[in-house]
Amino acid sequence: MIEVRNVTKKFRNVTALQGLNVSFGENRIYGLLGRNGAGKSTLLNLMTNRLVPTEGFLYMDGFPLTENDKALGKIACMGEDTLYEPSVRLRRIFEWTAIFYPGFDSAYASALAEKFGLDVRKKIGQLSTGYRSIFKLILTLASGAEYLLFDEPVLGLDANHRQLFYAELLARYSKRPCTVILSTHLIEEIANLIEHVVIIKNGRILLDRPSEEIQSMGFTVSGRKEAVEEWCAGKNILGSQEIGGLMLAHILGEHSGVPASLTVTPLDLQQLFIHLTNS
Ligand SMILES: Nc1ncnc2c1ncn2[C@@H]1O[C@H](COP(=O)(O)OP(=O)(O)OP(=O)(O)O)[C@@H](O)[C@H]1O
Repeated sequence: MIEVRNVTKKFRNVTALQGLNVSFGENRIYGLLGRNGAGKSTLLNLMTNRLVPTEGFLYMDGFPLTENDKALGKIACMGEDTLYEPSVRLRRIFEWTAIFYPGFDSAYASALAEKFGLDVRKKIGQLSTGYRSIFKLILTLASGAEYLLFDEPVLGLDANHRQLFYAELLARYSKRPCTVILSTHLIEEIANLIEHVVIIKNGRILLDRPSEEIQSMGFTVSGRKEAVEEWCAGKNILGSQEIGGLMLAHILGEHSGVPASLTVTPLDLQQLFIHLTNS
């Protein structure tokens, strides 16, 4: 388990994280969500020792994470920045990664590269934005690490490659359970994948709950516009959408007494996120 205890991170006059307390348990898929500048990358960089906290501590299994090579070897993080010289060939980076992560699975990395159509003979500087992301997510997936951290994993990926990534991530997770932290703005795409949701707002934890609890925080009703409007009057409505004569309304609270003419579906995570972070 990775524990973040009372962590504050300041950059000169910017406080990126403020007194943060959050834990990431074993063998779960987390969604780390927040608006631009909320502090997600800062948190991931603290967990990988790329940054040091201004105040507070981070622990893995009860031991401090700072300068703890054994613990850091259990975490692989796909960050936003590329750490390599543009002239280095991808297959060479696979070899280097295998030195830092003894569990790195070269055969699996090659198989993933083939599935994504990535030519490992290429130099990193020759890759498009999307293939740069693909390369970094392959390194993370194949690292053999126990904690896989993804910061904007699908940046620049087309819809086909995004779908392939989610499928490969689930395959990796079910074959060899690990802790996955997915930080992304594409909430709808990961909503069915994540088991636990952590939302950061202005450097503080706003929500930290299992996905099934979030679903029970509310619900969505849909049906004829007039019928939805009539039934929703006076209820705590997060938001609504209209298509032709039909309406969809996202509501906080328990669903009881919904007429048979309306359809009830689980609460939409993205709608909840927009509502909670919209001020
Ligand atoms: N190296 C740095 N120097 C100064 N300020 C920084 C630095 N890194 C982050 N910040 C600031 O800290 C805050 C949190 O940034 P962070 O990158 O963690 O947000 P984020 O949630 O990952 O955002 P995004 O979704 O836009 O990537 C922002 O105000 C950002 O400008």
